Formats: sequence, structure tokens, C-alpha cells
Amino acid sequence: MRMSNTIHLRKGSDGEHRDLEAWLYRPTDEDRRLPHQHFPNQLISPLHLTELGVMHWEIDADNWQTDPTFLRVKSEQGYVFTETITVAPGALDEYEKKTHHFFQEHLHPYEESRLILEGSGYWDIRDYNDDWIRFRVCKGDMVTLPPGMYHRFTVDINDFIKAVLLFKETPTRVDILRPDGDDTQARKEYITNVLDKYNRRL
Ligand SMILES: CSCCC(=O)/C(O)=C/O
Ligand SMILES: [Fe+2]
Repeated sequence: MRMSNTIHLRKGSDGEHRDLEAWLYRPTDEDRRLPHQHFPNQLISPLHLTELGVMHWEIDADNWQTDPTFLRVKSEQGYVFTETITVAPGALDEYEKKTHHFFQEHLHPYEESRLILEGSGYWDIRDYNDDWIRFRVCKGDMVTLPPGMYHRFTVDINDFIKAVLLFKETPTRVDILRPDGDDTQARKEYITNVLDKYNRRL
């Protein structure tokens, strides 16, 4: 569902709600930390992200541990473990190696769930037709990518993001690069449960 070049705001039950800003990624060899938008920009609707399985909530990042939305989502989704990560030069060991790794197309056999406490960055996710969709996250965004969804992550030109990682089970990372992820149960279930539901095919 491609949209015109406008930013859409809609009201949530708790007041003004800011949707994730998402657009069709323009593939170039430029710095991955740049927005990579087409001209004119081709925005992607929140519904499109939802259909692909992305979930988004807004959290009071300064008081996240007591934020009612955070507590509700944590309970509903069954998150048990949390870890905090700061992705910034000097704050993350092996910054270059790890940021290169985050930007390699991969999937996880579990939900990727992150709450952004400070800073900003971009997730790229694969559309039905294998195009990249990029969405921006900043302070207060809590996002979840479903198990089996191919994606990658980069900081933006500010080179700084601090996030809470939420896990349902063990907080050990399992990153499976494409195409190795194709044969995983998580990938098969993603295609069946998420893509087939909307009669979409990769
Ligand atoms: C901002 S969280 C670090 C990136 C990450 O953990 C991941 O898996 C990206 O896809
Ligand atoms: Fe990931």
C-alpha cells in the first residue's frame, strides 16, 4: 500500500499518536545511515507494516518501567528478560564489526522486540515483493518484528541509539543470515501465518 508523500498522524486512545514513518528504500551504494528515500519519497502506510507483521507502540521512554502501555505489552507478549544496548562508537565493543553485522540481512527464530530509550535509527524489512521498506525509530518507539521476517538495522547519521531488548525466553541472540534462514521453521511459519494470510507471495 504505497502512499502519497505526506506524513500521517492519527489519534490513539491516549491522545496524539505518531505512526512509524516508513518508505520504500532506494538501493544505492551511499552511506547506509542516510535515509535512502526515492524522490519523490514513496511512503508506506502503517497498515502495510501491520500486514507484514510489524507492531508499534509509543512508550514514555523516561519512565518506561512503569509506563502502562509498556507493562500491558510486556504482559500480553510474555516478555521476561530485558537487556539494554547502546549502539554508538565508544559505547559498544567492536562497534564497526557489530554495526556491520546488524546491517546484514537476517532473521531470528523469535520476535525482535525493542524499545528505543534515546537516539534514533532505521530498520529495513522485506516487502512482499522483496523490496526493502525502511522505517525510522526514535525515543519512545517500541517495535516488534515477527519471528522469521528478514530485516536489518542501522543507526542514522547521528551514530547513536540506546534501546531495551525484550525477550520471551533466553536473552541469547540467534541471528540467521539469508539464505540460511529460508529453511528455518520460523521462516516457514512467517510465510504461512503472515504473508499467506493476505494472499501475498514473496
Ligand atoms: C537497536 S537494537 C540492535 C540491533 C539488533 O539487535 C538487531 O537484531 C537488528 O536487527
Ligand atoms: Fe535483528
